[in-house]
Amino acid sequence: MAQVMNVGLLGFGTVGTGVLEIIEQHQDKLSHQIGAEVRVKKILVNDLEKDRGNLVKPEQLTKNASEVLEDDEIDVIVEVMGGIEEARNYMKQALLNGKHVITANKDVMALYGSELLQIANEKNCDLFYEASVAGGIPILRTIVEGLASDRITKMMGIVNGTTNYILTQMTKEGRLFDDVLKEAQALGYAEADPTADVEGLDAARKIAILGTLGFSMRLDLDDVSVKGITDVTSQDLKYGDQLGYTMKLVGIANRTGDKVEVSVQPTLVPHEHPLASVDDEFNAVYVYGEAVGETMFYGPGAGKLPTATAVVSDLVEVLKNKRLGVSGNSAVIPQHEKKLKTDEEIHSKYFLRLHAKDLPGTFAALTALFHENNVSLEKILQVPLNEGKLAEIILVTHEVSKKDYDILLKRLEEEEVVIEVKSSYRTEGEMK
Ligand SMILES: NC(=O)C1=CN([C@@H]2O[C@H](COP(=O)(O)OP(=O)(O)OC[C@H]3O[C@@H](n4cnc5c(N)ncnc54)[C@H](OP(=O)(O)O)[C@@H]3O)[C@@H](O)[C@H]2O)C=CC1
Ligand SMILES: N[C@@H](CC=O)C(=O)O
Ligand code: NA
Repeated sequence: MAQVMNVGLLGFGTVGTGVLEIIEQHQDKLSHQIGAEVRVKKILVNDLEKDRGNLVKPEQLTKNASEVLEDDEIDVIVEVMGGIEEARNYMKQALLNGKHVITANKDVMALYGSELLQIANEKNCDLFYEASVAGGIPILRTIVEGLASDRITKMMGIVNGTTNYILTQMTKEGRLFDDVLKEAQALGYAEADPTADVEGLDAARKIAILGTLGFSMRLDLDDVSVKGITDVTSQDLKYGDQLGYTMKLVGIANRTGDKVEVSVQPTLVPHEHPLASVDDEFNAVYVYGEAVGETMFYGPGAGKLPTATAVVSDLVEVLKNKRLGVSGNSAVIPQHEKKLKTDEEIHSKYFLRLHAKDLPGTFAALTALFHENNVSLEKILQVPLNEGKLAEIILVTHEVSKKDYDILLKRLEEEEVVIEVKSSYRTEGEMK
């Protein structure tokens, strides 16, 4: 009789149902690779009354986590329920019970990844989390294994499907933020509370994970400077486009010498940069390695089956390791001590949109201010507004330190000819 590998699922929503579907539909390939039949034995859910069609038998479902975590026949726990404390505790309990764990939960991995990975190693268990960053793109394995021989110096990622969907639909179809967000929720891309998506926190968690693995340096969520897309307006998208840029929520992790910067912000990317054409729920991670040069990994970053593919591929890895007797080595001990760049060491170009009085001398006052603050200009656009009473000025700076730029912004707000600084975005990815 064929050997059976029992899996316990924590959660049976968008990703959980996808995991079951892939296990069932690809059973033939899975059992060939693993040498055993894979069976989902128990599933933890919130609501036993929910209509789940005929996907599962009622006896597979439970509201009692111990029925999954304490079942001796279950070898692997797949955590796809989301949330932080409860999910973290269940994963911890599973590992302490000697079970391998797979998770799609970047919230937990960004905050408590090192704690859980350490327990996993101590208990000779695997803990894999490929689905937690960029959904279906196998990016974590690529960084840790595929680029193991290289020194990565820069990663730029569109790592949140919901915000990329919103920005794409606003830019290309002129749709409204709130309408597109609702659609992204209905399509299963958004988090249970989409604030984490639109405020950039979800992307920040992912860039912290990417930075930690890519630079072999333990980076925490607090190290990431974060800004989401809630203030992005259609005017910014339009003027950005006129000046040759596409707006994307970009996670940036870059390293100069032994110092790093990790941040997430709406960023204007040149139209010709490969990240500019990553649309809708698709994600992409641009990785620059000193030896390999430029690489980019592209694919669906959210949604049921793409995310579940990453989860089930982790499952194959767990079961292969188990068969080979090499489980429990998934924690990579960071090689480098954390050193973050100061604002003086972070350099970028910026897009700036402001309203100013349309008077003689306005431009002279503005250019003098830029000059005093060591900021030179690359592109300028001026549009008359209110029948010529005020001027909308849109400009792109040359590269400047974050420190000088922030001082300039403050001084612009105090400058008499300036009515209001409307928006300011980093621009990144100039093609050399
Ligand atoms: N959706 C996506 O595209 C992606 C999601 N992820 C991550 O995957 C995880 C799951 O996401 P997703 O499938 O979209 O979430 P859903 O909200 O669709 O599903 C959550 C599931 O977990 C169950 N659940 C939630 N809380 C509890 C609890 N406290 N006790 C018991 N059961 C609980 C729910 O039960 P019930 O069915 O009874 O309500 C539901 O089945 C999250 O960490 C998310 O960040 C990662 C990559 C992409
Ligand atoms: N809410 C997330 C889901 C995947 O991580 C996203 O939109 O990318
Ligand atoms: Na992934």
